[in-house]
Amino acid sequence: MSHRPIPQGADADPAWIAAHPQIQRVPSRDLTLFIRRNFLSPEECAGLIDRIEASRRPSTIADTNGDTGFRTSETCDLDRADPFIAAIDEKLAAFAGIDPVYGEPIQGQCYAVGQEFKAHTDYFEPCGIDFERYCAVAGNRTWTLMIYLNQPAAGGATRFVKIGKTVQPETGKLLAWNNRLEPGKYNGASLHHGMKVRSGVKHIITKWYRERRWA
Ligand SMILES: O=C(O)CCC(=O)C(=O)O
Ligand SMILES: [Fe+2]
Repeated sequence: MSHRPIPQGADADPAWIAAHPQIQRVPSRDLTLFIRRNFLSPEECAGLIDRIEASRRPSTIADTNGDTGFRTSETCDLDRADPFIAAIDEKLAAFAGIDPVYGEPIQGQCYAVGQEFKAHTDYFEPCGIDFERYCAVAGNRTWTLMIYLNQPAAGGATRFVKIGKTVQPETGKLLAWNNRLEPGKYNGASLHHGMKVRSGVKHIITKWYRERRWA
């Protein structure tokens, strides 16, 4: 990616990410959010879509609120034992400057027409009923990296509702944001909505890093 030595911390340094070529930082006082177009090639995106199609299942959410329409996409974990997946995982870790041991497995998601993921934060609510179950070992989520693998014919944007920013899906485009303000303090301004696909399908991958080692 560059000649700079890659940091291997538990937390990303926004200055490290900001220095990448072709990086855009969304102007906001409240959220650290970066966009990098063409982070993955169309071939890499196609390889990921094939693997997601091979193993997707209905998505689940933590702290279920009784709204069965809250997250209607389909999900799968992508296995690092697959060298193709391991290479993508290394590329994501190098971008973030985070040691891969802090990362959850890459998750693939697929949305059909009418499917969405309503406004939510990626960190787990420290007072939520599912906090212990999801965070006892590795701690909470720190950074989110998300990549659009294709561009649906209509819909499927990601709206950061608190900062008034909507990002349109584009093949290979990466989003990266910090879910925390500082250790132990989570940023409500990271609230985001994976909006309904209106035509076509939408494929993405998400990569979440944790406060402590994942495995
Ligand atoms: O599909 C999107 O645009 C957002 C996905 C998302 O927020 C998530 O998987 O946590
Ligand atoms: Fe999310």
